Parts: sequence; structure tokens; C-alpha cells
Amino acid sequence: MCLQQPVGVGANHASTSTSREGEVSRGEDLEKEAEEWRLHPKFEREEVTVTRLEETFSLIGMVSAWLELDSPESGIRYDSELALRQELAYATYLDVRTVVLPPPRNRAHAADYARSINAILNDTFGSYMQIAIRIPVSEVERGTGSPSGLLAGRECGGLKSPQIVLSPGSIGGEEEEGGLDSAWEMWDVIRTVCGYNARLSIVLDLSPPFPLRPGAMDRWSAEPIRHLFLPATSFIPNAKGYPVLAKATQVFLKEVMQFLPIVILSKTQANLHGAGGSKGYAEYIRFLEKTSRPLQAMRTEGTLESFASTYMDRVQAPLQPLMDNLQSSTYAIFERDPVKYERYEEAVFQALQARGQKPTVLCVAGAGRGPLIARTYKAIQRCSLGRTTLYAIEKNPNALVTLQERNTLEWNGAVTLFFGDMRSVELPEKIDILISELLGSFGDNELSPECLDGAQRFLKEDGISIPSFYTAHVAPLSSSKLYNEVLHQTVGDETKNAETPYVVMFQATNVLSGEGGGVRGICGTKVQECWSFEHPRRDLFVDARGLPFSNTHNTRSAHLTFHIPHSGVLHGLAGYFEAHLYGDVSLSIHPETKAQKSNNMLSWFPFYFPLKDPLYLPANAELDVHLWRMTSRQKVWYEWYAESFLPAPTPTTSVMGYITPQTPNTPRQGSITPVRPPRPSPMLDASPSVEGPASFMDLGGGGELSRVKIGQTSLHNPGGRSSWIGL
Ligand SMILES: C[S@@+](CC[C@H](N)C(=O)[O-])C[C@H]1O[C@@H](n2cnc3c(N)ncnc32)[C@H](O)[C@@H]1O
Repeated sequence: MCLQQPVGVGANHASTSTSREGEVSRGEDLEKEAEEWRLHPKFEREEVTVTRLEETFSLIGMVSAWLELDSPESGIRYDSELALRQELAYATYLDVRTVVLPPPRNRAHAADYARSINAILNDTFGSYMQIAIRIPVSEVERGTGSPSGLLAGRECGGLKSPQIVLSPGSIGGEEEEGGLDSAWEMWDVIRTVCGYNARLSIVLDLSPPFPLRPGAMDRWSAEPIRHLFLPATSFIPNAKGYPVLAKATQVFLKEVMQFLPIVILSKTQANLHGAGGSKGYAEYIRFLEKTSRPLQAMRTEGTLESFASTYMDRVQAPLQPLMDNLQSSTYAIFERDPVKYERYEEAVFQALQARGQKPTVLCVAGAGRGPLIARTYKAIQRCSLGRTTLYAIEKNPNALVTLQERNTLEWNGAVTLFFGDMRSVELPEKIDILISELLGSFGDNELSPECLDGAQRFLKEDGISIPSFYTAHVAPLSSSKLYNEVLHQTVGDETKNAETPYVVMFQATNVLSGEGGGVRGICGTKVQECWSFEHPRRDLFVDARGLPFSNTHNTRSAHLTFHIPHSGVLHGLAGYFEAHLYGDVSLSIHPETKAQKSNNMLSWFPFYFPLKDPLYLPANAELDVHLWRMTSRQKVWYEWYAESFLPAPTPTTSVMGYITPQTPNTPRQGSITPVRPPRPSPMLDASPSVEGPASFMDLGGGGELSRVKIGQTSLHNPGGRSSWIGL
């Protein structure tokens, strides 16, 4: 929907007539015409490229590229917004569902651009229309700064590669460094001002140059990318002259293909490459699609990705198997896991083997529909060692019926079933091996610690628990999709929803933390351990029945510090667990160990602690995360809170060892004078050479750094007011 520039836009730039009089009169005419247009905007037939409904099915409308919603001149901004409304009204008339807007170009006026978009999103017209903002990933080329805000991308259809223009001094005089993150920052301003409106998305413009800094593109995977814009100029010829993409662009594209974006190719008819013709570009994109690992994993049966493909980025309330009685269909989903039960069988097998010929009493606590009994039974048969006795406990009366049936049909009555809560049921004798699977996505969130504390009284002195040990882990997460999901739920109020942890199969997310100690060298790893639980616990004070007096020993707290190498927005915390079953057998959903410990295990999606309000984190920030596991007599709950800091020189510290340049007022050349190290810039993204403690030296420092606080979240879920797990 390419329009000519209406008279109103830029009319106050005026003309170059030869005579002064003519100039004045032409100026007046233009102004009058502009006023008429402002009052009643309308198109002439020859100003539009489509007119009929039949032409607009699946059409993506390209809004005129000359619109300057972020012009430094308020008149141009005003007229641009009017012209945009005119185009969108016409697009709505023709039922166009998606329109692409030209990129913001002027960081200093990104808020103006954002305000206009927000006003338009809140207008009644086009309420089904997706507004896609074209965002170029290419970094600012030094020296292109111009206050005019419009250097490129003016031509119709916006096929020219847009550039970002920084107004002089727009980012606190740090133009050079600020440019690195400008495109993302402008997008961040727009979506924040627009309240994370679900109708707003990104057309990621991959026009060259493609950013090569490590981690520079990661942040885009946490944003709503619905389209990719790929001009033929992004391609390079391969040895035979066919168009291909450079390695870094290929890697990025293969990764984002899991979001199923629409790829918009342009200039394919321009004969820029020797072979392949105009179809060569699309054929190459299809080839990348076929070799995209995440996409193919989603399409291959038996993988976690294919199992979870309909759950991607959907927040779900965690199960509460202690408080609720699960449905048969829920158990059936667990039982599809090809890995978890195999791991348990192996753990029981190893534990039995370690006991040799000794008679062994085993108990499966929380047996559900019996898959762990079946695997324990198999492990016993595989061992064919000494005499064994097998008990099972289940508190869900409905599942007990299935257990009774299976015991008769499959296990020849070899299992003695007990109905009730493992914290109160009595067994006829002490046992050697206690097998349970009461783990949640965060390890302890389905109250395995409390249940097993109650069941450990069955264990003999040297008895073992499978699992024996588990740990909870977190990482700071960015995802506008998840933020939206939590915000726009149909049930519950906003506070309650934002103070509830969820289970989510992450897709459009980005872990913001980096490895390495950060600028001050004190930060932990990318994903950090919060706490652990061990079973059985021999140090508990117990009553006459063998039950703990209180549950205070199961409270936990964690204070973790993360290094944030690239600027980003924190929307929540990702949670994971690792569990040691027995011997060398473990389970894990920790992103760095899951492939090695329990690859393709389907039973657990990661945990997600949302934030009520997003927290902006500049590059090189430190994020302190506080997490608490709290308990009362009736319930267990989590509280969470985060603070952000920037490394800064200690105010009183002066550092010896810098050779100052000679000026009339400084001592003779080569003398050593105390100077204060320059502040590491929040605008300068960390590169591999600036991630460790030594990096500060690279930044020109060398002195002690403390830190200044720059932000915080509220305390989430105090007293378990919004979410808790019933005991
Ligand atoms: C996560 S399911 C696991 C079921 C089955 N073991 C499996 O792996 O598929 C946990 C089971 O433990 C049961 N359960 C939870 N807490 C219990 C308790 N305190 N006493 C007895 N059963 C319990 C639940 O009813 C549920 O059947």
C-alpha cells in the first residue's frame, strides 16, 4: 500500500521558488492544501496500489517508508501520524490483517514514535490488525549521524536498507557506544510505551551488515518476531554463484525458524547473483528450514520439542499432586516419558546390586498408576538376587483402583498396596529402599521434601532413598511473550497472576546472564544453584511416630549475583532442577546438564517466576536475585525479589599507576599521578574480552569497583498471598 507523500507531510520545509512573491504565494497554497488534507484526509485512486478485497487476501501492507513518526520536528511528526492513520484506515477498509511500519530511526524521538503507535493501537479501527515494526539488526555505521532523522529507507515499499540515525548527543554524549544497542533499545521503548500490546510485533530486518559480536543476536529470540526481512543484498554468492547467507546469518536464521516467521524477500529480481535466478533465494531459505535443528526437532516424533510443540511459551499452573488427586489422563501423559522410567529402573537395579544377596524390602511411595512399580518389578527380575518384598503407597483413591488391577493382571499380586498419605500410613516392617517421584520442575515445588520427611521413618538405619538428593537452579530470563501470557490471562487478577510461578516450555526466551564474574569479578555462573534437599535426613528431631516436629528445616533462601553482559529486559526467572537418583543415575532439566543426564526426558518443563513489572538491565549490570522457600503449618510458598546494580568506582578510591599525558599543568612526562579509572559504560556491551575481572583493565580502569544501585522489583508473593502449595 504504497502512497505518495501527501502535501501536509513536511510542508513546513517549504520551497525554492525563484521569486520571493511566487515563493510566498506557493507556500500559502501548500499550507492551505495541507490544512484541507489534515481536516479530511482521503486518497485519490492513483495514490494507492490496491483497491479490491480480492487483492488483499494474505496481503501484508507496507506502510509508506517516508513517514517520520520520530522526526525532530513536531509538525512532521504530527502530519506523519495523520498520514499513518489515513493508510491504516484504508487498510482496515480492505481487511488487511498485517501492516509493516517503517523503522524508528531517531533514538532521541523513539518515545514520539512509540506514543503514536500506542494511540493507534488503542483506536477502535483496525482492532484485528497486527502492527509489525521493521527493526534493522545492522549496527549503526559510525559517522552517519544526522539530526534530520531520515537518511535512507525513504523509497516506496521501503526496500532500501534503513539506517539508524542518532541525533547528536542523544544518548548522553556516548553516541559511539550507544549505537550498538540502538535498534533494540528503540524497540524496547516502543513495546513498553505500548504496554506490551499483543498486536505489536517485529519484522526483523536482516539487511547487512549482520552484527558479529557474540550474543548480540540472542536478545531477539525473546521478542515477538513474526517476519524476517531479507533483501537480496544480505546474500553472498557461493562458489557456483548461487545466493547463500554468511555463516552467522545462517546460524541465526536456523535458530529463529522455530518461531515459524514469514520471510519477506526483496530485490530478488535485481540479478545480484550469477546463478539461481529470482527463485534461488527462496530455494535457499527452504534448504535452511530443512536443516534447522530446532525446527526439525519439533517435527520429529519422540523428541521433547515435538512432544511440547503445542505447549511452547504457554504458562501452566504447576500440579499439586499432594493437595489434588490427579486424573488418569494426567498420569497417562507422564507415562509417555521414554527416559524418566528407564532412569528409575536403572537406579533401582544399581541399588539392588549393591545389596548383593541380602533380602530386600522396597517401597514405592506415591505410586500413581504404577509405572515405577512396574520398573522396580523389572529391576528385581533383572537382578534375580536375594528375596525381595515390594510395597506401594498411594493417597489417590482413584489411582488405587488401577494399581489393584495391575497388581492382579501384571504383577501376580506381588505388590502389597497401602492406601493413604505416606506421612501417616503404617507399614508392617522397616524397608531398605524407598522409591518416589514427587519432584516438580523446581525440584521441591511438589513438596517432595515434606512427603519424604514423613516417609523416611519406614527406612532402616542404612536404608536408601531414590532420589537421594536434588537441587533447584535459576537464571534471569527475558521474554515479552511470557510477560504477555501472564499479563493477559483470562482468570485471576494481575497481581495474583504475576506472583504465581508457572511451568512453561520455553521457546521465545533469552537467558540474560553470562558466564564469568562480570566487571567486578564476583558474579556467579549463567545458571545458578539456589538450594538442595537430601534424603533421608538423619539429623531431624522427630516425635514418637517418627515425624518431624515442625517444617522449619525445609525453609530455604538464596542470594545470587548474575552478570548481565548485554542490555535487556528482565521479565522473570527461569527455574530448573537436577536430581540424583542412585549410583551414577540422575535426572536433569538444567539446560547445561540435561542432555548428558537425561536427554529427551519429557516429564518436566522448566519453572518460571514472573515479575509484575519488567526490569531494564543495561549492559554490564549485576543482578542480585533473592529467592525464599517459606513454610507454615498449612502451606509452602516462594517469595522473590531482584535488585540491579552497575559497577562504579569507589568514590574515595584513587588509583596509582597511570601515566598522564604532559600538559603545562601536569608534572614532567612519564611521571605517575593518581587518576580515577573511567566508569565502564552501561552502553558498551561486554565482548569476550571484557567479561572477566581483567576486563576492567581493558576498559581503562584498574582500580577498585563498588556498585551503584539502579533498580529493583517489588517483593513478589509476600506471605504466600497469591500462590502457595498446600501441605
Ligand atoms: C508426580 S506423581 C508420580 C506418579 C508415579 N509414581 C509416576 O512416576 O508416574 C506423584 C504421585 O504421588 C502421590 N502422592 C503425592 N503425595 C503423596 C503422599 N503424601 N502420600 C501418598 N501419595 C502421595 C500422588 O497422588 C501421585 O499419584
